[in-house]
Amino acid sequence: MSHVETADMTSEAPRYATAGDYVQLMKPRIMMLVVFTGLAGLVSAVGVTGVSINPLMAAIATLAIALGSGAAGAINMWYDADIDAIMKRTSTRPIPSGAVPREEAIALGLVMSGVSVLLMWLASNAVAAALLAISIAYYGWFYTMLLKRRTPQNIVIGGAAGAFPPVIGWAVVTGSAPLDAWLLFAIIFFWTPPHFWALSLLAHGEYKKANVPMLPVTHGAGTTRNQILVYTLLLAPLALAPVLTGLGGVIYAAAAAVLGLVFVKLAVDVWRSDAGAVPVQTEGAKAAKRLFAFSILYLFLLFAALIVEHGFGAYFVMPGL
Ligand code: HEM
Ligand SMILES: CC(C)=CCC/C(C)=C/CC/C(C)=C/COP(=O)(O)OP(=O)(O)O
Repeated sequence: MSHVETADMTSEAPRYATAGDYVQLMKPRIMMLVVFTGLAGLVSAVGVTGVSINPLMAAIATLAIALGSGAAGAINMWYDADIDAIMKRTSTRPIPSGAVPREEAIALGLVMSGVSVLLMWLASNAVAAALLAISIAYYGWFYTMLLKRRTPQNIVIGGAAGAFPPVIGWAVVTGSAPLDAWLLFAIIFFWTPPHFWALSLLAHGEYKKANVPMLPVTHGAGTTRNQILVYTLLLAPLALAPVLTGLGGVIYAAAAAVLGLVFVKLAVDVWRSDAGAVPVQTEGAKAAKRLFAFSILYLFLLFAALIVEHGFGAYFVMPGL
C-alpha cells in the first residue's frame, strides 16, 4: 500500500473550506517570489536581446508560471499531508486542518498543472511550456516524492525546481535558454541551501519528529552551519557573474555586491553561533532567523535590480502599435 493510502492525515475534524484554504494550498507567498524571478527573466531577455513581446502574452505567460507554481504546491501538500500534520509549522495547512480533502488537492494540482502548461504553450512557445512542465514535475514529484524523505541533499538537488522560473521567463521571450538564463538559474540554486538550512536549524526537532532527513537532523547543527557558509561564499561571487556577460549593469552590480556582502556577514554570524545546537531562544537562533529573513529580501532585491536595469516596460510593444 502506498504512503498515500495509509495514514490518517487530518489532525482535526473536517471543517468547511474557505477561499483562503484553497489559496494556502498553492503556497502563495512562495508563488509570489517564483513569479517575480520569472518576470525578471522575461524582462531581462527583452532588455538583453531586444526581442519585443506582446504585453498581453507576457501577462498570460506570467499567470501560467503562477498557476504552475500553485499546482506544484498543491501536489506537494497532497503528498506531504502526513508529515505536515506532525509538524507544528505545517499542521494548520488546509489538508491537515481538515478543510480540504486530499483527493481534491491532487485533482486541483493535476488540473492546474495541465492548464498552466497549455496556457504557457498557447501564449508563448513549446520550450517555455516544456520548462514549466519540467519544473512542476521536479518539485511535485522529484523533490517531494523521491528526494525529501530519502536524503539530506534533498533541498540541494530539489532546490533546482525553484531555480527554473527565470529560465522559463527568458524562454517565453526568445524560445531558448541561453547562458544568461542559466546564470540566473545557478544563482537561485546556490541561494536555496542557505535559505532553507537557516530555517531548518530552528526547526530540526520538528523534522526529526516527522522523520524527514534534513541536514541538521542527519549531520548535526555544526555541519549545517558550515554548509550554509560554503553555499553563501559560492553564491556571493556567482551573483556577480551576470556583470561579466553584460546581463547585469551598474545597478545590478552594486546590488549584487552589497547584498552579497550582507548575506556573507549574516552567514558568518550563524557559522560562529550555536544556532541549532540548543533548542531554546539563543543569540544563535536569532542569527539564523535573521539569515532566513534576509535570504528572501536578497533574492527579491537582486532580481528587482535586473527588472529596474532592463527598464521594465520600455521594450514592450503595445498591441496595435
Ligand atoms: C527546496 C527548496 C526550498 C525549501 C525546502 C524551502 C523551504 C521554505 C520553508 C520551510 C519556509 C518557511 C515557511 C514557513 O515559515 O511556514 C520557506 C519560506 C519561504 N520561501 Fe522557501 N524553500 C525553498 C525554495 C524557495 C524558492 C525557490 C523560493 C522562491 C524563489 C522560496 C521562497 C520563499 C518565501 C518567499 C518564503 C517566505 C514566505 C513563507 O513563509 O511562506 N523558497 N521556504
Ligand atoms: C514554476 C514552478 C512550477 C515552480 C515551482 C517550484 C517551487 C514552488 C519551488 C519551491 C520549492 C519549495 C518551496 C520547497 C519547499 O519545500 P517543502 O515543500 O519541503 O516545504 P514545506 O515543509 O514548507 O512543505
